[in-house]
Amino acid sequence: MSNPHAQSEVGPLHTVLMHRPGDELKRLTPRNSDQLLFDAIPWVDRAQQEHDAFADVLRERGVDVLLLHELLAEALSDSRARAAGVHSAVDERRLGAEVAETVRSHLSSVDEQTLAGLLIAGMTFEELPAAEGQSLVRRMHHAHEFVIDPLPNLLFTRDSSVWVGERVAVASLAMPARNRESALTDLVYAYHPKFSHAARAYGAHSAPVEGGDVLLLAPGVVAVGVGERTSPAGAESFARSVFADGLAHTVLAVPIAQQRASMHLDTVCTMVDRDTVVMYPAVQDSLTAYTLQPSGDDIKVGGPEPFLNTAAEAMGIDRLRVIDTGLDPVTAEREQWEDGNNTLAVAPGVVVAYERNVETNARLEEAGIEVLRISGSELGSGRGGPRCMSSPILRGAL
Ligand SMILES: NC(=[NH2+])NCCC[C@H](N)C(=O)O
Repeated sequence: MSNPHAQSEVGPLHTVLMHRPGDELKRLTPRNSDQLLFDAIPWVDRAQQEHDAFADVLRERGVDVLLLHELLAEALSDSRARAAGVHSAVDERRLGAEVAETVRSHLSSVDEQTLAGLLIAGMTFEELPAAEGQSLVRRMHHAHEFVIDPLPNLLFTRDSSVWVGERVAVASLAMPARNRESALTDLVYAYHPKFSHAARAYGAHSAPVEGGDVLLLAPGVVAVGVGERTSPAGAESFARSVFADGLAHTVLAVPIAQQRASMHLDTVCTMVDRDTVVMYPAVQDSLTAYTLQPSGDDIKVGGPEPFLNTAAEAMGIDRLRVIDTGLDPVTAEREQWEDGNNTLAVAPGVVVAYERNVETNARLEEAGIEVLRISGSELGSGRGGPRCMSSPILRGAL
């Protein structure tokens, strides 16, 4: 693999990081799905088939698909990675010292593949090796309660890491259910030999920034959604970090509604071509942006002003073309919810999209965009589309 880098959302996609969903999805029940950020209980075999088909569509277009579970298992052969993985999984405050120690020694005794599986799919009390002696913690916890929480949202690899230029930012995820994803992703980038030279941007312990909020509008221009996930403090420190590393000259902080339907900027807007976005029509006229630019050692903040004009100006183009997802507001709302705006570009003007968003896809095609359709009835139950499920590691220049 050549050195990882990404400067846009649409440059030819060469390498992508994805996660094939596995046993962690089998942990979802009607009782825990809200907390684990899923809207339905996925049929796991079908979700895997859909994911395999998605990966195949990318491979047919020449994309090298790296799978997180495999990278994690490989990275865990390094003893430092193993220690970090075990450390991240054991919450001594919740488990108490004895159970925590049992979990640690169990995790330390299994091979890398098994360990990777446990770190991702979690573990219940019933799955803990049988103990000698008495333990109140074991007796009082229900057999199906988690000793290690599962990570069903690892599927959405875009959120936990994002490449900006030649650096990778491991995200600081806002929701408790996703916190530990940062630790696993961090471990892959720190210890997998493929990434031994990967320079970092931002810091996984900083204020929350999630990759779904980060849009590389053009080389040097980055938009960051601020809403349910990325906080104003996250956007500001992200901007300071990319300025300090010379990765961008302008960061646009874009306020989005703090609600589940628009949890990330990429749920309402993604790029489909050099100068074109697909956007949820209900926000088209109201979306604004604060402009952040470096000013000596500090930053200057302008705006807020209408997003589309501000973005075009920062990108140095006359106007940012918008393809909306259907004039009928009800259809638009339905397809926005089903991630119609969440496309993944494999090249300028060529995107992967969920087939179910019929109107949106028709509009994309009318506008000259090639649409590679995938099915996502099960994958979509976690509220994420092709863009959320992929973290581009290497994109060609525009
Ligand atoms: N980039 C995205 N839109 N990601 C979608 C993430 C969905 C996930 N269930 C969550 O709530 O966090």
